[in-house]
Amino acid sequence: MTASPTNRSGYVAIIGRPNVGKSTLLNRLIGQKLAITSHKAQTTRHTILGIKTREDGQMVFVDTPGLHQRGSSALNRYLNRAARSVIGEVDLVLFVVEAGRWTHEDDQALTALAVAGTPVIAVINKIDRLGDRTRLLPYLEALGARHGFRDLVPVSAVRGDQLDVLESLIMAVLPERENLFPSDQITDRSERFLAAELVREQLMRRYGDELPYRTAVEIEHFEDLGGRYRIHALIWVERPGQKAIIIGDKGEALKAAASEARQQMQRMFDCPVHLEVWVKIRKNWSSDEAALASLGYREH
Ligand SMILES: Nc1nc2c(ncn2[C@@H]2O[C@H](COP(=O)(O)OP(=O)(O)OP(=O)(O)O)[C@@H](O)[C@H]2O)c(=O)[nH]1
Repeated sequence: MTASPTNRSGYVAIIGRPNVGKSTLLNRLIGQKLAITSHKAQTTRHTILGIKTREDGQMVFVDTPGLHQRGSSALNRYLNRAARSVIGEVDLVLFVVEAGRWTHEDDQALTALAVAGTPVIAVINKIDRLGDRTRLLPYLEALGARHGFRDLVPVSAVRGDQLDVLESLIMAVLPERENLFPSDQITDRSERFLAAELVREQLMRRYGDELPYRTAVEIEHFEDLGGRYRIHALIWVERPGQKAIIIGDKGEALKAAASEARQQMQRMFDCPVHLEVWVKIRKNWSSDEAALASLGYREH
């Protein structure tokens, strides 16, 4: 009698300071866009599960907001809590850093990880940016000396380099057990949630350095009209001046953002989308715990 092949499955947290490429890595590993990305730090506000099923098992990735110390508003406190709470609850942590760079924030994130005692694989991302490849070896040596990592894997999330190697190393660490989710499920989030995230992505990408952090997106209406979706989104801001900036001269700025978000939704949902976006004012939403909860920023 031949033994049946081993099935492995487990939760894998993706942890690292803001902007190292965690969301890009998740999207690439899943093979579909789930998490929004931008060049601004702290784009990720919510924890998203991304599920990848293979013949030999299942990896359930947990994309967390970056671990960071800055800021003391309720939103920042929420982001920190969300990242810290998952570390002790997963089977493996991917600690993502940027090739050639080590900052105080990387150090803080690693210190927080080490306390939990969960196995950690170091993922050295953005190797495509490293002009001189000979710099990689001393970087890996220095990183390896900082923690007892299971493995150190240089990758490029943008190009997809070395991700097959990373996947094999992840699978080897996961416990032997049945799959945690049905094999055709790729996320725990609703299409409604993903739609809000796509509008927020445009805000992050298009507007100044501060403004996007003072906004929130709510999907007021989401309707499946049989093969096409009708979606109404609200962008919450704190002041009239912010509203004027988002709408722009003759409404041009908002029109462009909504048009791009709509195209992204069509790609994600694979059907025509009719999208309407309004901007409304709600004072101090980002420092008000009750307002945060009503906009979906609560732990789950
Ligand atoms: N050159 C290069 N850029 C990358 C790579 N991976 C991610 N980036 C870029 O780095 C920036 C940040 O990527 P994200 O995936 O949003 O980073 P994050 O760690 O999720 O950021 P937070 O949401 O702030 O925690 C984006 O502009 C990405 O395009 C990579 O492998 N190579």
